[in-house]
Amino acid sequence: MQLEVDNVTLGYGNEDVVHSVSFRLKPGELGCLLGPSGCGKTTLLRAVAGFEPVRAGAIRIGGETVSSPQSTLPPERRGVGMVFQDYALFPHLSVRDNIAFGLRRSARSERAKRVSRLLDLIGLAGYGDAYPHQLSGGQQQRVALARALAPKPRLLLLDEPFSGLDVERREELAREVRCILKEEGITALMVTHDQSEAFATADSIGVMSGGEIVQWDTGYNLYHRPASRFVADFIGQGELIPGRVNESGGVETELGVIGGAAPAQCRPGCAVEVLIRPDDVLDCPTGTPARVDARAFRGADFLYQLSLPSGARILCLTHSHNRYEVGEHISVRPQIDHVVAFPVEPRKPEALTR
Ligand SMILES: Nc1ncnc2c1ncn2[C@@H]1O[C@H](COP(=O)(O)OP(=O)(O)OP(=O)(O)O)[C@@H](O)[C@H]1O
Repeated sequence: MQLEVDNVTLGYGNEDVVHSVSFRLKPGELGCLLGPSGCGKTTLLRAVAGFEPVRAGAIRIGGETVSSPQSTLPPERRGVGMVFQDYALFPHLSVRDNIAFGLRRSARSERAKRVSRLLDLIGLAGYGDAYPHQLSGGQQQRVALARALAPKPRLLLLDEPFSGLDVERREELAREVRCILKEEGITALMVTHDQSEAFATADSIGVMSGGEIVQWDTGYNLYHRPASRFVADFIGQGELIPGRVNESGGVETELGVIGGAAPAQCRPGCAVEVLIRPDDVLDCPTGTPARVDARAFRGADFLYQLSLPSGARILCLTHSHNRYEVGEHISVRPQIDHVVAFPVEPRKPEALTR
């Protein structure tokens, strides 16, 4: 079902913590609210669930207004499923009975069919009789997901669903959860502060800061086309280096001319900052000289921190065969498919260009 969050403001006591937020999820779309701690993600999710009233705007599920300043439909009447960080499975019930919990009103044969389908879907077909304590954290979280999906909710809400798990398992489970939700054709909204989880799970991601959604976009666009310095900094790694717009609309930087990069509002001569991602920089025999300040081995590749002759810093991701020592001087050149630049003057607006 479609979810519409329309100009919603809410908060606690005298303070608003979510300000005029709007977004929409189409039926079957997986959305994610991503942002630093305290930016209001959970508060907004709780409003969609029906635990917090809104002060302005409206929330609609499948076209039905479930929250407005005049009324708040209680959580149990919204047809919304929820999955939380701490699984909250019933320890005294088997996996099968945990999943069947929300199906008490269905006929027995229907219930057995649905539970069996969900056990298959979460890859735990042989585990119906097991108890939660006999399962790993990832398996328990999959059972919690199946339990929430069992009554076919109109919308599924997930609050930091992977944060209780090992880092290595999180992204894998995030991908699995995405497949399960797509298979069930369910609309879902997830909250996380971990961008790799958001990228692995969501179709669209809302980056939040200070109670606002500062960009609602695909993970790809957030990385390659950040709309503000905040998003450029928050998503992925990278450094801003100074540049100046030339007569042909390219940007001259210490790394060379970067074509077609100038923000629309910048005239030739205008000072800008260009976002340089680690994968935008190639090490090569000729190019701009750079000193290796630090090196991190990451298995398949090295991440180098480099300084340019001006003192500007950049990151460079290379194949792990390209091993340089700290203090060594190398040469680099840019290879940028998606150029992101921000005008230095005037300070506002923070919009970007490509
Ligand atoms: N029950 C509450 N009463 C008063 N203030 C609250 C309450 N819950 C949250 N807040 C405040 O509202 C703001 C947003 O909190 P919220 O939990 O929504 O952020 P978040 O982005 O989910 O953060 P985190 O990732 O740390 O969970 C914070 O300043 C927080 O202190």
